[in-house]
Amino acid sequence: MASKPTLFIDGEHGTTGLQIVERLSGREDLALLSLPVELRRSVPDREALLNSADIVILCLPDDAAKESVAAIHNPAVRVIDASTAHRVAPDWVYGFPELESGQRNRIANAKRIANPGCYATGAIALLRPLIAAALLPPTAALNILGVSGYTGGGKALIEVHEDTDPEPFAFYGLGLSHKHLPEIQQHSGLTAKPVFLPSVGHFPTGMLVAIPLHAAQLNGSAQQVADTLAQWYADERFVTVAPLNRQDTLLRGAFLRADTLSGTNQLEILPYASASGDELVLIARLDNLGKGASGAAVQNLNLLLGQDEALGLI
Ligand SMILES: NC(=O)C1=CN([C@@H]2O[C@H](COP(=O)(O)OP(=O)(O)OC[C@H]3O[C@@H](n4cnc5c(N)ncnc54)[C@H](OP(=O)(O)O)[C@@H]3O)[C@@H](O)[C@H]2O)C=CC1
Ligand SMILES: CC(=O)N[C@@H](CCC(=O)OP(=O)(O)O)C(=O)O
Repeated sequence: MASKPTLFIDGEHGTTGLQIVERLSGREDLALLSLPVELRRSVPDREALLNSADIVILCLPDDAAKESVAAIHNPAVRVIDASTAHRVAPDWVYGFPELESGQRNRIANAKRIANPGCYATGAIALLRPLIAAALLPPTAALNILGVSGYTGGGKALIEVHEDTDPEPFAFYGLGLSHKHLPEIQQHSGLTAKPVFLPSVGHFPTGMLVAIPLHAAQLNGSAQQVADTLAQWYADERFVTVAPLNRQDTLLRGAFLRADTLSGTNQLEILPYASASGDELVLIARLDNLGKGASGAAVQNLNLLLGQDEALGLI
């Protein structure tokens, strides 16, 4: 019997790493190579596993992810990097299978895959189809709003929210240079840098990414926007598109919760427009740790393994 493919998760004891391990529990088609928590920063132990595993998933801060990639000298090793380090690098494949036709195949055949950022996943899912269909010009000057559960800030922010005295809700990123902007621009096709305002709330997981638009910015109606998005994702199992102005998902007739997809790998697109159609808001809802991180990493892992992309994903 052929031996099982081996996987090493560098950073397996962090927020994203632990969630990937959890998603893989019960899987019998691959063998997990693991280091005890006290050796999580041991360079020689990690280097040995980085070069002996068939597939490596990096769940590390950017600098550490770059160091791990540099430490891999076995050319057979395939890497999925969950950090921001390689998301616009020309020799890495962007790990968003729903990006466009052909992307899934590029991921399946790649040696280096950059897992998308959580906010970027929502923003690109909204923008790419509209720019591809010429409904939205690539030169559009856009504003993007995001709200994330606090796990998006990793162990450090989790500690603030679970052990100290957190703020109930806060904007951040007021330097307006969030680390997801380069990948949002590159992979959606925008030539102009958007203004992106992220925020974090006192809830563990969940995310909304919202793009308000004036109809004057578009080469088409709100209904055409909704139809284009629905058509683009019609065959996708992890991305769903609601009809224009869906009401039954709004709590008490008004409130769109951020955390309804927690624990899943789903991304939901919800387009809304005013009665006149002059103003729109396009919203993506996802789990920042699901489709925004560990779910996407497992989806990409399954593509590398030639397995059903949905294996082990909720
Ligand atoms: N949380 C999220 O929603 C998302 C996170 N990501 C990305 O995934 C990556 C991991 O993030 P996250 O899981 O949230 O972070 P965490 O801080 O929760 O975990 C990071 C892990 O990496 C370990 N680590 C840190 N530095 C080193 C090093 N130099 N060598 C070895 N191990 C190290 C940490 O160990 P120690 O405990 O010693 O610090 C910890 O176990 C980041 O690049 C992040 O940006 C991507 C998408 C979403
Ligand atoms: C709430 C919070 O702090 N979120 C993180 C983004 C989480 C994420 O997606 O990080 P990666 O870019 O590594 O994928 C932030 O804004 O920096």
